[in-house]
Amino acid sequence: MKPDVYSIKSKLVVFAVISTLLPTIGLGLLSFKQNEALINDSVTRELRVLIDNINRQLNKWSEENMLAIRALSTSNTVIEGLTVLQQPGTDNELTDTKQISSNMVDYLYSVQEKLDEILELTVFDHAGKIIASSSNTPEVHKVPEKWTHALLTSGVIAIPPVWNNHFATATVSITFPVLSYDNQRIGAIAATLDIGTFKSKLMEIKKLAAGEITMLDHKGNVLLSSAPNVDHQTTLSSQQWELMQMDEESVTYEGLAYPQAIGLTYLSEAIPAVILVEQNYYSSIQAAWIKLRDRFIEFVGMLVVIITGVALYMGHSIVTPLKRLIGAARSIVEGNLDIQLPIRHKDEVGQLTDMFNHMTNSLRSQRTEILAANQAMQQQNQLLQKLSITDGLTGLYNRNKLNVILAEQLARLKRHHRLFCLLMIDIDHFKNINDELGHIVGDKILMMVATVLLKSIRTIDYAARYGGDEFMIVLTETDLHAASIIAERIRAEVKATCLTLEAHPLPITLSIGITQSHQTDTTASDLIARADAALYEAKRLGRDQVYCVDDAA
Ligand SMILES: Nc1nc2c(ncn2[C@@H]2O[C@H](COP(=O)(O)OP(=O)(O)OP(=O)(O)O)[C@@H](O)[C@H]2O)c(=O)[nH]1
Repeated sequence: MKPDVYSIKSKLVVFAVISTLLPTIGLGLLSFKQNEALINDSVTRELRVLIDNINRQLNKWSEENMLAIRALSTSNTVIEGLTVLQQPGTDNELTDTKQISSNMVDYLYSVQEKLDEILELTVFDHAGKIIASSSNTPEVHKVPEKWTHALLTSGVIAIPPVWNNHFATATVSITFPVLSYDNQRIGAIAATLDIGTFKSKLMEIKKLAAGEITMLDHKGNVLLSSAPNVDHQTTLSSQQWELMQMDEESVTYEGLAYPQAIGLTYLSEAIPAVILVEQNYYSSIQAAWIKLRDRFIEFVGMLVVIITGVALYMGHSIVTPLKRLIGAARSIVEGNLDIQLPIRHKDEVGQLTDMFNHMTNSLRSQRTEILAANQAMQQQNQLLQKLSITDGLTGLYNRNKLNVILAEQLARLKRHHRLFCLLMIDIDHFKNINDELGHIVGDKILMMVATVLLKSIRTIDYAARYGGDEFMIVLTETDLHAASIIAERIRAEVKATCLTLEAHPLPITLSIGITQSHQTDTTASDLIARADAALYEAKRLGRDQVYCVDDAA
């Protein structure tokens, strides 16, 4: 029974948990789907912030360098040197030419030393011929044939960003025209800039928003990167190269800096390079997912705890009264009907408890009736039993019982050799008493004799009415001598207790025959026959006397 009761509780808990978990998990999955887009958007926004920062810094870096070179292009040393060198006739004055070039080289050196970003400065004449350079092996720059007005002020990128093996860094070359004092183009000045100097800026920007920044040329060669594992020798896979073309749209792919990255590319306007920003997919997208998942698990866990608590409480409120009912039913099975259960709620269990109490009350009253009937029946049975072995008039044992007693005594005699004596007693001339004084007087005499008999024997002896005016006495463990003494005492007692009628005493005498049990006796009849014979002898010898059959030997 017990497990069944507990199973109500567990079934309730299982039902509550399932009915909570299923819709919650369904809704959770739906919200995960919606959050996926939100998380991607959030990462893309962070990447865009990075790009904005880079763009700003790169523009600044570019503008500062442009300004420095433009200032150089308007310096007196450069303008005057180029003007002098291009005047007719000066070609022949070799010493002066060399001196001017030497001065210009010195000037270029001094400027280059002041500016970290500048790796090389070269001055060209209007025909593109190198006049002076800070490098012994200057790069040859392609100067545009016709300078537009915009180029005159902003310069031109003569060599786009590339990895420069000579300087072992990424470089970009910018050329500015040199104008004479009367605004004639007399040459150009080219500066090779070290893009590597921008790395410190990249590292600063990287601190603002998590992610790695890589600058690439148009062929996908790495120029500069904030990532320690990415350098100019890093080559792009075809997939990475394809993704690089997707301007301003974030994609998840096998990254440069991370095994799995979410990245965004941007074509810089300051210098013609591709800026690639990446975030670690696992630490950005996946971390957000894990955070979301942990919150979801926390929420579901809390929900399950609350629901389980409520289900347990509900189960408890059902199971507790049921257990009380089961306990009460068990007590009834064990016979205890003094049970009254309290009705705490008016719900179904309360109704059941009320009916149970009614049922117990009904059983209790039925049991009381049954017990009373049973007791009455027992008394009747005892009475019947007594009647079945008792003589109705005298209250002594009847003939049937006498037979049983004799059979038992014979059995004892056989087993334990316990001798006993049987006395057969008859009232003398009882017929005459009946005839003369009536049966009522006769009955009184029978009762008086019975009283004397009962008084005269021990508790271990038996007195019975054999029939009519005949009585029998069984004296257990008694020999003939003792029996004859007892018989004599009885005879004398009865005679002394004679009835007195109308002041005339009525003498009552008894004749008593005695016999002792023999080892050879097998039935009560054997004994009775001998006692009867002894009684006959007492009668024959004149009545009012005791006669013993002494044939034991
Ligand atoms: N009042 C009364 N008489 C009974 C009862 N049972 C038997 N009797 C009478 O008892 C008498 C027995 O007489 P018997 O034993 O035959 O003869 P008796 O007169 O006693 O003569 P002896 O035995 O030879 O001395 C009969 O008259 C019966 O009717 C009884 O219950 N009440």
